[in-house]
Amino acid sequence: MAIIQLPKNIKYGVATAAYQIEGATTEDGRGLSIWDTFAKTPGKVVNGDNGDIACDSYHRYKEDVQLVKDLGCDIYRFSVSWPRILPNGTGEVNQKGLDYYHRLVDELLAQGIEPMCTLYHWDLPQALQDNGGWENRATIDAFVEYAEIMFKEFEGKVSKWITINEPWCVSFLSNYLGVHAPGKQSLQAATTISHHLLVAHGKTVKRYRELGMTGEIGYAPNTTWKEPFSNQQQDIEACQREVGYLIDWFFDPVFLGKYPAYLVDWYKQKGVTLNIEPGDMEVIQEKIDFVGINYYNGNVARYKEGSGLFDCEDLDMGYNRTDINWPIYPEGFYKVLTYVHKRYGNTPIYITENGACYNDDVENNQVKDQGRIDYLKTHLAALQASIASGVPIAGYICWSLLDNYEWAEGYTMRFGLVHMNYRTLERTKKDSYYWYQKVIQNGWYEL
Ligand SMILES: CCOCCOc1ccc(-c2cn(C[C@@H]3NC[C@@H](O)[C@H]3O)nn2)cc1
Repeated sequence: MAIIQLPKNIKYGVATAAYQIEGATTEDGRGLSIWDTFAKTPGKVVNGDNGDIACDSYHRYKEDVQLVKDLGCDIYRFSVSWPRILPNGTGEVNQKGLDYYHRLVDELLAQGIEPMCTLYHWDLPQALQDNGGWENRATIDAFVEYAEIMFKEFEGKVSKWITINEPWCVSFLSNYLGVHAPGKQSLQAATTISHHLLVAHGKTVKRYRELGMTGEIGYAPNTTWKEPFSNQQQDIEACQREVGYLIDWFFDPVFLGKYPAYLVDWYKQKGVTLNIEPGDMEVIQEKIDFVGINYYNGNVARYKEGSGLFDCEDLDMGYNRTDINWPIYPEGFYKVLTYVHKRYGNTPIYITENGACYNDDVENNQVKDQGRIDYLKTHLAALQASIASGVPIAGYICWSLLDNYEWAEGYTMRFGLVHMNYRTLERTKKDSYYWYQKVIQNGWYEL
């Protein structure tokens, strides 16, 4: 049996997001978000589930912080609900919204846990969506206005900021594939939004520097890996397009100052125009202190004309799958991390999301989620291998602390280290919670 020894200096954490755990969607002045609207649109979310109650963490945050503390985490990654702070997206600030996040952050600090705050985790104020949302360049400055309020309010308390979580999900998953809010299906809209998100990210980083803030700031793209089925050039190029869809498109502008030409051309062939305004590419390239990487799955793939957006099809290699039917592919995690390191250099990397969906239930006050433990074992081993090959990993943050609202899957899909009984709101630590607790404590585990 192999022993996986992780470096003593990496930080460990767990992650959540506002709309997925808070509930209290109409409490203390919170405005509507696009997910409140999307969730209540028939047919968009499994069982018509919404975030009105979720895990009720708005009221139970102390209990949840205690769960983070008991795990032994260094970091707790959470997100702020923009419509709690600015119910109309801009303008008048909702003090009760700020007060909630002060209560949460103060509790974390009192427990010796470092807050990592995500400013945008998909809950755009509906008022901004009514004016075109991220398709409208005005939303860029609305985001910077919101971010500046948070920076000034929490300077000295929060020292790790993430501008935008998973810009691919916000742009392409939500506006081309239509799977997430607002559910548009336009490649032009999605590409325009992807650019506006990167400009918003860069302008926010620039503002953070101008304000003389003392912490660190980055963003958290989601990633995947497609391993070519053969050495044929068409398979290699098809897989590169799929990897570049999530990685190159969102990393090249930040780290290299330009979009990947092969994708610009590919989108142009699909009728897409990329409207870049003077100064956009310069501001996107504002230097960041760390990059967050979210990884869940990857696959082996090959060229197939007409298959998807990039003439590329996944192959069923017989890999085990989690309960959300995603293939378990830890090799892809290693490939992503070494690819990012080789292509973009030595910016410190936090794994800001990695985890697995297993829908095990409580039996005799225990949740036997061996599948999740096995997933974490193989992916932390891939992480350790990437560190051994020189990838600058600063921390590992597991998705998620709690079972929660898994977007279009509603409450049917569970990613938590802690089980949620959505009827009673009772939390139950799963076997994986105790396993991760020991890894954090010891720094090693048996594979
Ligand atoms: C019908 C076609 O479908 C194409 C792919 O459709 C999806 C759906 C969902 C995802 C997805 C979900 N997650 C987990 C979240 N990350 C952030 C945090 O909030 C977690 O809840 N990551 N990626 C990707 C792709």
